[in-house]
Amino acid sequence: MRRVAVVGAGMTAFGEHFGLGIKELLPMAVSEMAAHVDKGLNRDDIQAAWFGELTTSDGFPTGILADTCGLLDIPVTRVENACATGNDAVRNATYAVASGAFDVVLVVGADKVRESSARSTFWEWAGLTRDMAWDYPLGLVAPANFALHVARYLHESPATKEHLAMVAVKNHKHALPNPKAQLRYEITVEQALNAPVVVAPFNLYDCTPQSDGAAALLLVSEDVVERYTDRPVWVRGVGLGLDRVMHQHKKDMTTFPPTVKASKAAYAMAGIGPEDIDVAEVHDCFTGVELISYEDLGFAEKFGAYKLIENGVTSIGGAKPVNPSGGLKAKGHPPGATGVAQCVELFEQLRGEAANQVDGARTALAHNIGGPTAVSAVTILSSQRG
Ligand SMILES: CC(=O)SCCNC(=O)CCNC(=O)[C@H](O)C(C)(C)COP(=O)(O)OP(=O)(O)OC[C@H]1O[C@@H](n2cnc3c(N)ncnc32)[C@H](O)[C@@H]1OP(=O)(O)O
Repeated sequence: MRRVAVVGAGMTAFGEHFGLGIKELLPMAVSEMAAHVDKGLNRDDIQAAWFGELTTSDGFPTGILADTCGLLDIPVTRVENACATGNDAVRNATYAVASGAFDVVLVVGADKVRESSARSTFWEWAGLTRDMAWDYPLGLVAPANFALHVARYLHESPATKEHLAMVAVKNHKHALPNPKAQLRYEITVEQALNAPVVVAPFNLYDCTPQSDGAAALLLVSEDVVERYTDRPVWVRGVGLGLDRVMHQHKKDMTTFPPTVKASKAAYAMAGIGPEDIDVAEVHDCFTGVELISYEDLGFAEKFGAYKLIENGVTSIGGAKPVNPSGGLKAKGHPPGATGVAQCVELFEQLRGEAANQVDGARTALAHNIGGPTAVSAVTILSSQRG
């Protein structure tokens, strides 16, 4: 397979874009990406596109992307894989370039959660991302679903609700310098612990907000990379993992097997291990999910995640910073765009251009989980060609 590089990356701000639908957000993200291609991008060079989109009700997604971004003469594929959609779109596009089928492709992710135009966005979203026969009718909306896992995790591990609050404090702090982040203010552990309960053990600051936004990446083959930049970021590994959907069939609530499977596949493809990751964007839809994911990604031993957050290991300045963008918690979470935006952040980190720069970052990992816990996608990026 050929090597694949990211040569351009851009995104809209995440947050509430009242009055703007994906018809407006998509071209904004694609133009922002094109502006970051060092040697310029002729739009006619783009040979195919993958579009990650999950919740929007603005109409036929691939047609809207083709229409609004002038991509009418190329194949455009919609990717929908619950909240793992963004990194799964990156994975599919990577294979298409690595295989030799295309040299220059676009990956776009977008979602419009805050304002629904046509039908019930939330109902559509629920129908696409969970078991609708048992779990959802019994009340397992996303926060309740992850709360079952994290409650069990807190019961079995030394981690406490204070450690959940520390994750929220860290990610809010990280978002401060990020102009694209939705919630740019600091909070304290006390504020997090005393905030209104959403569903035990989650309070308000344990939850990602609902967000609108779009993000875009340009992927090219090693054969043409020099046309676009002299400082590419290489896609070194991609992986996808699945698990059972229904909760009564999950054997162990304190781990997410899809993340273990997806990260193993991505590490194997990259020929590296978790110890080689300098910076990561981890799917912190709820604070405890970030902690469990430290273990599933191999950053911490089983039930040892609390030590990383307690000792500042995953803060900027620590040995393995996680979510320097602010994460889903404070940067925001438009599901289809989230994984693509994680790669936008890591592209900037690996080129030394991030708003909240991790010094000397060379290799990075992006992680999504969804469905609600039945699918994960992982992407490994590096400034080193490998
Ligand atoms: C696999 C996965 O990724 S699953 C994850 C899928 N995503 C989700 O489930 C989203 C979870 N979050 C939510 O549903 C909502 O943010 C909730 C339930 C936590 C809060 O919703 P609401 O109480 O309706 O908040 P609402 O939108 O009315 O906003 C009220 C205020 O709270 C703030 N707010 C809302 N959510 C959050 C949050 N998560 N953290 C901090 N502040 C928040 C808003 O900015 C607003 O502030 P303002 O009054 O200063 O403008």
